[in-house]
Amino acid sequence: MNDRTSHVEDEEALAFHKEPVPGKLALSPTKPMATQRDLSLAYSPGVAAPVKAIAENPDAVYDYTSKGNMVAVISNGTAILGLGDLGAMASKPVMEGKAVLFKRFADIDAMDIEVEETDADAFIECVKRIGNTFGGINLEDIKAPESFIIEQRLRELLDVPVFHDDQHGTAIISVAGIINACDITGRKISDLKVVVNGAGAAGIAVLELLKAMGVKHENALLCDSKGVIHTGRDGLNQWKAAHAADTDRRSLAEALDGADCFLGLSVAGAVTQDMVKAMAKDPIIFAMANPDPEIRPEDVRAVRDDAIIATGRSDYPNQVNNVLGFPYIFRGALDARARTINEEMKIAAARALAALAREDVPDEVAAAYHGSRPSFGRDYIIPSPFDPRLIHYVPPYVAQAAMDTGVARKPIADMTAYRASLARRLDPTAALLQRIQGAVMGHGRRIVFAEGEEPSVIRAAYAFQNQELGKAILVGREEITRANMRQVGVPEDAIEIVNARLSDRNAIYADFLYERLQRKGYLRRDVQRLVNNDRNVFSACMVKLGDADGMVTGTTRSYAAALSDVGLVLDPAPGQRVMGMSIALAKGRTLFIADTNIAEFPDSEALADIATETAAAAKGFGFTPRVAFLSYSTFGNPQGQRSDKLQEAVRLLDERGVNFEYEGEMNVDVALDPSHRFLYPFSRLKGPANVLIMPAIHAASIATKLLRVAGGATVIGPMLVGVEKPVQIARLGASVSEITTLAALAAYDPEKHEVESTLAE
Ligand SMILES: NC(=O)C1=CN([C@@H]2O[C@H](COP(=O)(O)OP(=O)(O)OC[C@H]3O[C@@H](n4cnc5c(N)ncnc54)[C@H](OP(=O)(O)O)[C@@H]3O)[C@@H](O)[C@H]2O)C=CC1
Ligand SMILES: CC(=O)C(=O)O
Ligand SMILES: [Mg+2]
Repeated sequence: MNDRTSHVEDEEALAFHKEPVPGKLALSPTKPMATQRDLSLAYSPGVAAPVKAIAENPDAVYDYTSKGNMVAVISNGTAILGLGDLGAMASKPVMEGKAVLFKRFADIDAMDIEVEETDADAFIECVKRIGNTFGGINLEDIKAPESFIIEQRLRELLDVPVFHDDQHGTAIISVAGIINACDITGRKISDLKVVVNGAGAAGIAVLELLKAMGVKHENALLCDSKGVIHTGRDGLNQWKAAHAADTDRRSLAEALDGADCFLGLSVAGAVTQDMVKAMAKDPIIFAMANPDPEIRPEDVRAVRDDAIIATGRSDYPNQVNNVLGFPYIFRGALDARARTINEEMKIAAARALAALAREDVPDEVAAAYHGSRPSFGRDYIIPSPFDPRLIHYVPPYVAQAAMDTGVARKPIADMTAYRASLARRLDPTAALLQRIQGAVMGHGRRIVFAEGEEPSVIRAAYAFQNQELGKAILVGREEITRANMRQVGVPEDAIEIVNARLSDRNAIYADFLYERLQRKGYLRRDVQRLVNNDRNVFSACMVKLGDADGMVTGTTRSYAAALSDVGLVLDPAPGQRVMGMSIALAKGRTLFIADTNIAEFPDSEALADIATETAAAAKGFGFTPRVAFLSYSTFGNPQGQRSDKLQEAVRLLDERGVNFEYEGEMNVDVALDPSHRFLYPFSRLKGPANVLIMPAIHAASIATKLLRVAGGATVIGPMLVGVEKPVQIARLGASVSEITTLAALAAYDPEKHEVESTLAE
């Protein structure tokens, strides 16, 4: 990585943390707080009732407060990643980060607490007094040996699980990876010759768990900043001394000579290529220091093509990082209301992670692997953090181990139901976006950003390219575009810029467009002006004539204007209708809604087409479509002319013999709420609808906006469907992430994706 790239990455990371609001975390209420009555219930006088109930029975706190799903992420900043002791406040971004990961991956509410105290006793005293208010305590980035003392004492003092993530989270993931790496290289853990570099919180915990799994003391060497920890060394603390080896090896280089396995939990650059060369055949090298590893995978690869390599980073295969552990370990512990997180629970988590890596991977995982579908082997020894199965796979093992070892205060009665409830906790927005990204990554689709001079578009194009979603092309005047790139911190040569006027394709596009529009009132000079000056027209020509695979526009012009520009160049796809589809994600549901922006009052023929195209799109996103034609009436009640066209649309689909479930007309609650189904036993929908066909554009627009503004849904789109080439039109003033998502959608090919998913099944 050169300096300039890392500078830009810093800029991007700072902007990410700063905008649109500072930080990564906010709290949101789970009860309505709208009326006087709400206030009376939530606060005084109503709140007195749960107060008294908890005073009488302390366990009732789990019934009446958020304690049971709330974890505190607590640090004093003395070992922030591998950056060292930078103080409590500097650790806040990492602690906020851990807290959002708890939410994102395990739906646990977490709060960061930075304690300005480096003295172990004083720190313990502080956490002791606040600890029981949370369902669990995740200690983070506290340096050894204080971290050992702090965790041990707090485990004794508090009534909730206390878990130092850098110790046990890291140990669990490392051991899961080692189990699989041994399997692949045909080794037994009991014979493994291990070197652990870094004798701090992470290093010592990893070595202890490895020994608990069967690594022999005489086969393990632990090193710190002074080299090998051996029995002749003075001044060792008790935790290091417990692992002192009877050996004459002194340096890390000597320790690694002939070793099978290296686990780095120290600092960047601690390992050299010469050290790696001296390791045994098929060396296992986990360089886990963050943010930069002990040695980079490419440097290992240059000297050892037989190595299995893992790092703590997400931009290389085999990410051995505790993010794979803490969300799921706490999920299982909280759900079983475990008093503690014991060795059995940790080993259960490690075994579950190791087992999951051996199963076929779903689409979301392909995203982390640049679009290619990994399978168990040297570059896939551990599940990707984006594997959506982690949430329902790992916690049941942890909870079961808590129950088996008698530390569960609330045993889980029905594990099958528990597993199903865990699956519903996954954030559907993240899962869907992950799936889309997984499908487009690594295919190198060329997406033209028509408004290439706009700073937000430049940043979106850069993010699109950096995430390897495809190749971005900016349309704009070079000088202005470059100046704006400098202004937003994007390297000037990072993205291709095309100036419509100066492009060597200009004349070809003008010829093509003249041919197309000459009988529609356009003179040659009109067409030339359009190609020179209208970036939507120019970009659409690029797509039409194969110089790009898709386009994004819309941030500076109205939707209708952008659509009409594009319509000068591109036609509807053969046999298709151009329409708008929005995807709303809320409360565990994904809803495809159409037509959200083209047909004002679709007739029954149009409604049947819209249903068919939306069902196909839903399939392309990996869903089994269940289509409901929505109305104010349900199956003719109340009667009215406006429902006729919907009934006719259903009849047309009967006639066409389509291969998806559809039904209507019906109210939206009948479509979505299964409790209404007993009234309509004849309905052909086998479950709640997920494709909602609206009777008219105003209903569609009102419904999606209501969902977004009042219902808290994430709404993606409206996406343009049915154009012969992929075009996406953003809303005026769209954010960088919205534009990036639309660019990914322009690069996404649902039909191809559908085939790929089918093949993978
Ligand atoms: N991938 C993952 O999931 C995780 C990675 N880590 C990484 O592990 C590292 C250590 O974290 P943590 O244990 O919490 O920190 P600690 O402060 O508790 O321990 C750091 C250890 O690193 C040792 N060390 C420093 N420099 C060197 C060196 N050149 N060679 C050998 N050892 C050295 C220190 O030695 P001494 O005792 O002599 O001072 C100390 O033992 C960090 O880089 C962190 O990012 C941590 C947790 C999870
Ligand atoms: C990942 C982590 O917790 C660390 O590097 O400290
Ligand atoms: Mg950490």
